[in-house]
Amino acid sequence: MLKVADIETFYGPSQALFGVTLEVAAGEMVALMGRNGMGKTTTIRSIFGLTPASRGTIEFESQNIRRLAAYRIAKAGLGLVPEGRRCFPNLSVRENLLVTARPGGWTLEKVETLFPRLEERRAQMAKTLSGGEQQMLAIGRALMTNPRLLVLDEATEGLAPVIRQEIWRAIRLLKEQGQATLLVDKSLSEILPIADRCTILEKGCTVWDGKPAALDSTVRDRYLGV
Ligand SMILES: Nc1ncnc2c1ncn2[C@@H]1O[C@H](COP(=O)(O)OP(=O)(O)OP(=O)(O)O)[C@@H](O)[C@H]1O
Repeated sequence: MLKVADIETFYGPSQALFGVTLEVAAGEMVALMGRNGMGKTTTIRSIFGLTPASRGTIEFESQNIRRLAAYRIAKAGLGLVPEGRRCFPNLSVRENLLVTARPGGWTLEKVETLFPRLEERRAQMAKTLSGGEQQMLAIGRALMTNPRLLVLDEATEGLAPVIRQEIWRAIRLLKEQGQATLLVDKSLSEILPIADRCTILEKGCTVWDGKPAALDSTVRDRYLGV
């Protein structure tokens, strides 16, 4: 479904990615891992055309999307939940969900069933939600676009444990429903049991790719330890 091969990305003169390769097949949940600053967010920004890659290929469902504008990439069927959960602060929860809606299996009712808190707070302005509720809203909004591939960047970062559990429960449900997902998260204990595959980045390069079961302590210590 998504094939990223050998991409290189720069912020002005400074190179952040030196050869990132990763794939997500239909129905797969792939974890993009690596220590802080290794290039996970930049990889996601490159896929979505927000910080375009200068070299390499990015194909989505056999279409070359590397040079497409960000809005066309979103239209092609990719949904992003960015780091820092951006919602429209002065729109209600329901308006936030409806404004991105595109036809498909995910409807307002289904999203509100996935996150009952969003239904309870549907008339509330997004800016008055707690951080965790805003994160649920960000995920709900991405689902409302009915993406064939959903990308979550640190969806549980900095949230209270009870909210993190709610979000992981939703992510597990997405997995059961066969939603193709690319996931960045530091919580190995949550991510490893559900990921089909892991891709590890080190200094802007893909250095390891395989099934979670193959991720032994040597690989963990080398690439994921602090
Ligand atoms: N806007 C920017 N301008 C210049 N350099 C940047 C910018 N954003 C990120 N970088 C650099 O690119 C490299 C990769 O950063 P990136 O944010 O992609 O890493 P990450 O793996 O997502 O880290 P984290 O887990 O901390 O979010 C880092 O060296 C970082 O300093």
